[in-house]
Amino acid sequence: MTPNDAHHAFWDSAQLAALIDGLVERGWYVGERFLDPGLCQDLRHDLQRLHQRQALQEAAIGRGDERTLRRDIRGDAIHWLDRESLAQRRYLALMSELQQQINVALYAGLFEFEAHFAHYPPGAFYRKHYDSFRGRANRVISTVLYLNPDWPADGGGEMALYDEQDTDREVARVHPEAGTFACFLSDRIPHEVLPTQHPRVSIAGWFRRNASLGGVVDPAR
Ligand SMILES: O=C(O)CCC(=O)C(=O)O
Ligand SMILES: [Fe+2]
Repeated sequence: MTPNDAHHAFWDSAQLAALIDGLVERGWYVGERFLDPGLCQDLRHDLQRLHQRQALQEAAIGRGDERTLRRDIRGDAIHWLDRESLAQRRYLALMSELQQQINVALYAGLFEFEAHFAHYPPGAFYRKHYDSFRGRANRVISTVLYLNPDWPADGGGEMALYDEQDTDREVARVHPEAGTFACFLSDRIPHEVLPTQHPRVSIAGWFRRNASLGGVVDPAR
């Protein structure tokens, strides 16, 4: 990280307090205008370049030997952030700062952040799911940053969040407008992406805890 990158790793303390409270009280948080519009625009351009270079891959579900493509469950195409651009490095620096703040406030023991760009073409969705399973929860907190400026009210593509206990009860519907940031407990909050009318771009990310399986450190992704 260059000193210039570090300079941007700074969160507003009121925003941060609201995020921590949301995670503690309900298991989720959504903030509009959470990230700088210039950074969101740079990240969106990064994603557009990747799309033009055909560097996005159709997203699979499951891990290891169980990975499969299931368009009937999940229709996005992804590219893992690799620090290739200044915008990516800035975003990862911000998330690293957020990780430290969450660890200080919640003793969460988060040690790593992984994230991918996601592009949902028109008609795509992601059926209701959890991002990790209890007991094997190396993904602890899920994050989504939306990158779509001026998303139309009838554009679809919202993320629906459901109650931790009453998993049929929708508790939030998140409009994928640029700058909106959502986070939630990966093994507690069911969520889905409703069918989108327009190309929909975002960065999905996960703060992870180390989970060793049979003495082998569980690999990322
Ligand atoms: O893009 C979103 O709103 C959520 C994506 C998601 O649930 C995931 O990638 O696991
Ligand atoms: Fe998810």
